[in-house]
Amino acid sequence: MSTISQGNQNGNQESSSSCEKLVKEYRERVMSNYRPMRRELYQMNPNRFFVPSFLNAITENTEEGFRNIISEPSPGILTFDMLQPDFCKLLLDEVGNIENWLHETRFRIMPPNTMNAYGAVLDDFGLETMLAKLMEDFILPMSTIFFPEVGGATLDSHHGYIVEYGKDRDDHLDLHVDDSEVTLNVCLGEQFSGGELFFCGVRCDKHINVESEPGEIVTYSHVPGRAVLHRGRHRHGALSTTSGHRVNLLLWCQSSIFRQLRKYEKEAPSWCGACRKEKEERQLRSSAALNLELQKLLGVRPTSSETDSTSP
Ligand SMILES: O=C(O)CCC(=O)C(=O)O
Ligand SMILES: [Fe+2]
Repeated sequence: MSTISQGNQNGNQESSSSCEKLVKEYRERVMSNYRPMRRELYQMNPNRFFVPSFLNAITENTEEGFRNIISEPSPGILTFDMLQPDFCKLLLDEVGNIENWLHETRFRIMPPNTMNAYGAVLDDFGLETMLAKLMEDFILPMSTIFFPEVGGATLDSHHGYIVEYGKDRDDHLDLHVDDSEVTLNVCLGEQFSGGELFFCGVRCDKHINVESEPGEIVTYSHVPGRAVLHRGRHRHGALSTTSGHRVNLLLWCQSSIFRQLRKYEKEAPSWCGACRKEKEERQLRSSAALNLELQKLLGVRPTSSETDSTSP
């Protein structure tokens, strides 16, 4: 496996206050020049944005209710129908409008992250408030239930953007982890083939390059309106979009409390597949050693397999 990197939002790398000021100025410049096309998008409107099955599960707000609408092709990869076709169309129109504006004014914008060249940061275009509501009212209830061990119950900031793949756009996305605790990835359309997401297991910083176990490798084919929710540390990438044009909405959801606590945490994280495997192996070795010790005390001759299992 080649070296895996973390995707970051541009201008957010341990940002100094002068860098923060520049980012703020940049956003103000975009927003004072850009004229939104689909103003309906800029205010949260649940009945217009989301499909009824998703809204019902949010209202019920129980694990069972969410499980009724979710498929989980591999542990921690949750997929479910989320966006109305009408909402996808509105957002695609707005993306088209952003592109036309960029073309006409030759305004240069920051790419969506350090990995994708095509797309746009929606927060920079005035959608920050709507996306904050999306996270607080519609992602937080699910991540509180499914991802509490990675700060899923304390999400308090986000990075919301669009990515675009196809001819004259990005082709694929290399294996990476996100700068998020929990990531929402929803396909908006349009017509395309390829572009499947692939996942290779959850890893902490120390184990980011540790090989996948066979059961950890899974692919998922995007369907317009359908969401994928996963931990940011779940290693993943996107295969080549072989024809057509694929546009996805991404929301990297972050928890400042979780990030602070991680700095002082001594214990190996339970959510890292490699940490879990190391712990299981340690437990196996110590129980085999104890077994051997007891057998010696009782004068029982150990079998060769029992003596082998204690060797490192
Ligand atoms: O292209 C995709 O669907 C994946 C995008 C992604 O993983 C990301 O932006 O972090
Ligand atoms: Fe990603």
